Amino acid sequence: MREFRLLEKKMVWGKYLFVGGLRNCRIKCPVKKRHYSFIPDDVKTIRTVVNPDISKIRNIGIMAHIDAGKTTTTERMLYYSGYTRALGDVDDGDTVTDFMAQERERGITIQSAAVTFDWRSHRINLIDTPGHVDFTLEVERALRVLDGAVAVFDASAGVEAQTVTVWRQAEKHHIPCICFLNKMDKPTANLSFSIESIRHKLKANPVLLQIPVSSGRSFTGVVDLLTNQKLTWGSKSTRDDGRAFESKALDGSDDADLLHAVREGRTALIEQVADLDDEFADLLLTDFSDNFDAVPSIKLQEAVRRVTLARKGVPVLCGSSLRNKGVQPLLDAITAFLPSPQERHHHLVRCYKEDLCALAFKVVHDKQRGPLVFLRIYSGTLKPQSSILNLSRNNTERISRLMVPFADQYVETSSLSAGNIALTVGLKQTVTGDTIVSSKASAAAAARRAHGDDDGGGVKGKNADVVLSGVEVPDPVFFCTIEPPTMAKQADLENALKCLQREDPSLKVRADPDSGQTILCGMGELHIEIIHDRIRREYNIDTHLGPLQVAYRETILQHGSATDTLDRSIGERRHVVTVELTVTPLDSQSEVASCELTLADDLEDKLSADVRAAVHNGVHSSYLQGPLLGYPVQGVSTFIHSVVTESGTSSAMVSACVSRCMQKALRTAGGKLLEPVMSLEVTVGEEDLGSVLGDLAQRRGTVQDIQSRHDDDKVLVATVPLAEMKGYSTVLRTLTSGTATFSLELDTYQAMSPQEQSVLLKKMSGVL
Ligand SMILES: Nc1nc2c(ncn2[C@@H]2O[C@H](COP(=O)(O)OP(=O)(O)OP(=O)(O)O)[C@@H](O)[C@H]2O)c(=O)[nH]1
Repeated sequence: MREFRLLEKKMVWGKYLFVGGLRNCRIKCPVKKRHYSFIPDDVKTIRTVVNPDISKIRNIGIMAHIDAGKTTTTERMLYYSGYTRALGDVDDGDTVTDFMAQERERGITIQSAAVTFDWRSHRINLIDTPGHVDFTLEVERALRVLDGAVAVFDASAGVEAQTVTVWRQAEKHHIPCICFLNKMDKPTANLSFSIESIRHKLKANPVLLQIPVSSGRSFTGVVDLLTNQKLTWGSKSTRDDGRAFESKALDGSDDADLLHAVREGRTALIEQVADLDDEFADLLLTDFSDNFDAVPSIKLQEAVRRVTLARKGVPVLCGSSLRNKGVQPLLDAITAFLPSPQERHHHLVRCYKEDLCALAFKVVHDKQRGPLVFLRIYSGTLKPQSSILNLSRNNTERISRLMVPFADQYVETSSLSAGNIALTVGLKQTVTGDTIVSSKASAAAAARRAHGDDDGGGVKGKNADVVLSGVEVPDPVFFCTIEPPTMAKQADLENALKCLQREDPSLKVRADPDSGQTILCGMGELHIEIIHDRIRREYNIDTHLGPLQVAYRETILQHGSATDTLDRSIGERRHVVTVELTVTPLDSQSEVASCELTLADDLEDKLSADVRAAVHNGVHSSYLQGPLLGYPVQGVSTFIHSVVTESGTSSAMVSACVSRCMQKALRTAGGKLLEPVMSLEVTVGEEDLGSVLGDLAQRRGTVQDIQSRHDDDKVLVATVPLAEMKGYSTVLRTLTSGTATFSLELDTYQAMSPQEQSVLLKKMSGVL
């Protein structure tokens, strides 16, 4: 075994300050309830990190609706695999993966945390992702580099709104999933309701692998339908850590109802898997036609694995993480059914063969070490003290240190190979979504292979063909001004925002062209609140935020044409350019979210590349600021009829003239404001439904559906303009005494009525 040294002599783990290395260290400032006097030798966190065989690696994500129990489940996994000594609790604010101060205070996950641990000779790289919709990009970034996922559900609620969103994201990346029905200890937990909601709301094919033993408070374990083993956890007490459990074959002494449910469940499982997997169906018909039930469990397990990998079905397991029941079988299922990196087919990655190819999927700014970049290694090997080529930016950088992430602790290593998640120090230019390779030569070789020319001949391919696709960043919906306490702090604030932006691509910062103020744009109220708080705590700047404003969009009502000439002398040089163009509204639904640009046929040949680029620049800069209120423009197609320049005219002047002409044309075409409309889902008790509906009516909400849940709660589905939703969480809490929950997600941008638009325009111009 290789020796790995700790990165720092003095480490901060959450709010604990370890002095003198992690072995035999003293805690100087303990907070909350976990009272360690030392980190014991048997805790594996810091022991050894070795490169496991790629077939034994599982890169998985844990995803779900807020509060389903992802963090609690992750904590149990770390504990049972021996990587932590005490069970963390989100309600006590001492979990490993929620290590940011704000996460611990609020009991929610904000950033995805990567942890690495071993389970039964497998290496599991696990990412705990946030459930709140404001942090959806964190989920997207994580899913981009994962091979499999565990979707955690509250078994009393079934599929909730945000689960649908993250499930869609996982589908987009073709990620095989396992479902874990958590909270089986709740009196309202309901297995069949949850299974049905997976089938209907996620349009997935649930493959139930376990039958719970009792329900609600008397839930004690599960029967594994693959093996007919009954797994029970001894005590109902929360103090029982669940490490030990009993596993025994079902026999006649077991409860008759349970035996019946298991018999039916196993037969249904065998039939379902045979329907989904031809190989298994052939085996049944040839060797077990007399008695399907005699099929060996290993054959059934292999078939379930094939079904999972082909994404024809999703294994469903159940348990109660908080009561320490059912987590070990979930870990077994992760290793048994989810794919190793080799089983995921990345065509592009095959072109790199043994050469390094990795994707940067997350950047964390560390005050001492600078940017820490998380990489998923797809091929080749990464070593510290080595140069790499950032293919997306075409620049060379140096990795000084290489580490394995364990939440906010990092263990240094001398190499990491394909399939692993690595953390690097030293990459200063790399941002989320960049492709990292070893050299220009290896990129060229991969490009040749991508084009089917593997004979070492000339480079036919372009780098673009061998760059991994990055992460799509959604447009922010809220913005506000941010001001430092004094002008002397402006530079510090700019630096803080630059660092935070590198970490979080969904945070946008811009300067207001009129007032010069700094504008912060984010995905929701909570997102902006967290950023504000981080600037205060991590950068020591007490900023002032202006009122939260909604990010509207602009479009046009009809087509409009304009011609413009710019004639300007700068020094000795005269710049003359004349532009003629037309803007037209796009009407096809699929196109309205974007803008288009077309040049007249003859212009494509007539104009130089520089002038063409300047025209594009001018048009796109006008799309960024519409003529009505300066919001981005969408749903517009621009046609450039002519661009005539005199010799000596600079590209900047061409851009300026195009931009001015665009503004004229957009004004002629008549502007229309579009407002973000959110889809809202509120889960509320029947007694409070009336007041929630009444409040929604005042917010211009449109109720689309009211569904009844098995536990008598109602799920209200509505659309409502974002502008009406500021402070909604507080109002809902008051209306329902804190019992209702809601989720809000951008649905579409909708045209405002002429009356609403005129009120908004007056408000913005200070008339109202
Ligand atoms: N009854 C019950 N409660 C649970 C169970 N698992 C988690 N909880 C509780 O549910 C709440 C949310 O748990 P978390 O683990 O933070 O859920 P999460 O999905 O990570 O939440 P976010 O990160 O905020 O999305 C906490 O109060 C937990 O104690 C369970 O098995 N049974």
